[in-house]
Formats: sequence, C-alpha cells, structure tokens
Amino acid sequence: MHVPFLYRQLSYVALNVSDLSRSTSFYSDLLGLELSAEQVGESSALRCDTHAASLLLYQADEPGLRRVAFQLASSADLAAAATHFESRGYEIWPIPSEELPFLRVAGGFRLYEPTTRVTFEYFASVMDLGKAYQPTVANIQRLGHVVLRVVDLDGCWEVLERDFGLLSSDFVEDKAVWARCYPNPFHHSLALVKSPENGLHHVNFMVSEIDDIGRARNRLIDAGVDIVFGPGRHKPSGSVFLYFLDPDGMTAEFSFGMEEFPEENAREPRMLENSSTTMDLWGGKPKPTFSSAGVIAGKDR
Ligand SMILES: CC(C)c1ccc(C(=O)O)c(O)c1O
Ligand SMILES: [Fe+2]
Repeated sequence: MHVPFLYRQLSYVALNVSDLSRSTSFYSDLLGLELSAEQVGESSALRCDTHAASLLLYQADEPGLRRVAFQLASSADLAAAATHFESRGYEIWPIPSEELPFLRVAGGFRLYEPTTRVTFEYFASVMDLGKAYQPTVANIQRLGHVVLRVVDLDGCWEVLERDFGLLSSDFVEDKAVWARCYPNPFHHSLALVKSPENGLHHVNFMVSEIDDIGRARNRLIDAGVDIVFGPGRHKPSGSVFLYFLDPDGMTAEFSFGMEEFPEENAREPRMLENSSTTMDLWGGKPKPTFSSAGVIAGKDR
C-alpha cells in the first residue's frame, strides 16, 4: 500500500443538471433509484444502497460533474488521508457544516485532483438508513463507478495512483485506465478515458441480474431515451452493459457482473489491446453522442 489510508467504497457522485425535477424523475422513475428525501432546495438525493446518497443532483446552468465522494474505511483512515494530502502540498477544506445533514455524513474534507480540477470528497462515517433501499423498476445493487474524460491521461493517472492511492486493474496504453480503491474488491470504481477535453464520461450503476439490463433497454426505448451503446460485454471487467443518455445528454450505464480482486495476491493489471472488441466483446459500436456531455464543474466549496 503506497498511501497511508484504506478506502471503503465510492459513495456518491454529484451531478449538476439543467432541470432538477426532470432529472430527479428520470433517475428515480425510469432507472429505479429511490428518492431519499423530498427535494431540498436546489438539490435532490437518490440512493441505491444503505446510505442516503448514491447520486446527488444539483440545479445548475451547465450540466456536468460536480463532485465524486469516497468513503474511507475508518475515522483513523480519514485523519491519515488529510495529513497525507496536506503533506503532499494539497489544499484540503472541510465539507461545509451546513451540507452535513443533507449528505448524512459526520464530517470530512474535499480537494481538487490537480490535472482535471475534479472535486474529490472523503469521509468515513455515513448514516445507514433504517429502511433498506426499495428497488422498483430495476434492482440496482450499488453505484458502480464514475469515468472521467481526461486530456492528460498519463498525468492524471500518475496523480491518482501516487497521491490518491488508486490501483490500476487494467489499461489500454494512451487510451484508458480502470482503477480500484483498495481494499474494495471491484475491478474499478473510477476510470479515465483519454479525450480532447476534460469532462464526465459516464456514471455507472450495477444491477442484480441480466434481466435488469434487458428490461431497462425496453423501458428506456419505450420512454424515448437514447440508448447509445449496448447491450454488450466489456472485456476489462467482464460486465454486461447498457449505456443511455440522461435528460441533459450525460451518459449513464447499467452493468451486470464485475470481476472482483482479492486483497492479497491480486493479479497484475493487464495491458489490453486498443480495439473495439476490448470495449465490447459482442462487437457493438457506440453512437457519437456516447459520453460526449458533462463539464467538470468549477469550484465546489
Ligand atoms: C467504454 C468504457 C470506457 C468502459 C470500458 C470497460 C468497462 C468495464 O470493463 O466495465 C466499463 O465499465 C466502461 O465504462
Ligand atoms: Fe463503465
């Protein structure tokens, strides 16, 4: 381990959206996330897990990625992470106290990833809600991963590996890196795809059975949602996937199945071929609108 703290999981992703009630309905009614609480002012919290926030939506002028939040393994890990980032010259700032009740976390900090200016948030203690997540149209297991479009793939990966402590599971040279947050077993919680501009690539939700993928495809088509890639099967994680556009044109993914890594003696990252079959073993091709929308929001403090 090359950083002095352990992760638990990717906890939530915060998106800016241009029409809060439209996007809230999309993610709850069509995708099956549960609204944790009635809309609070200009934001809403949706969940597909034991905690209140898997996806936060904020009313904003420009749709995009506002924040990525990770839960660490313990409060000792949170303290170690704060010291670690400060010792490496990062400016960190506390989660504003007025946001804590909405996030249902006990406290934590934020910082920028310097090459993309994506805001990362870290906390340890998050409230487990008394009532379990109630699946409706899809049985979502968890928020799966977030993928960033990055101009400086090598520079961004160097920072995420060295300073943020992510481990690479697989990569395609000069094109993509899939990274896990140790000791979380999942093949990736965050990935990078080299692109002409920094931005959001997509947000993924892992579903419980392959039928959730097939049913989602038909439900989304009936609702007039643009399916932009899939169904198909990814070579890196082995998952079956379906990508579609949210009301702002940002890409979301449902996937079923994912390789899990052991804490010890994990396999080395594989160098995968830069070919369309690496992305889809079934030979599908994405539409041009795939992963094309979503800026990285500026200052979040
Ligand atoms: C096409 C994108 C970048 C991609 C590729 C592979 C996987 C996977 O192996 O799970 C993904 O989840 C992706 O989003
Ligand atoms: Fe994905």
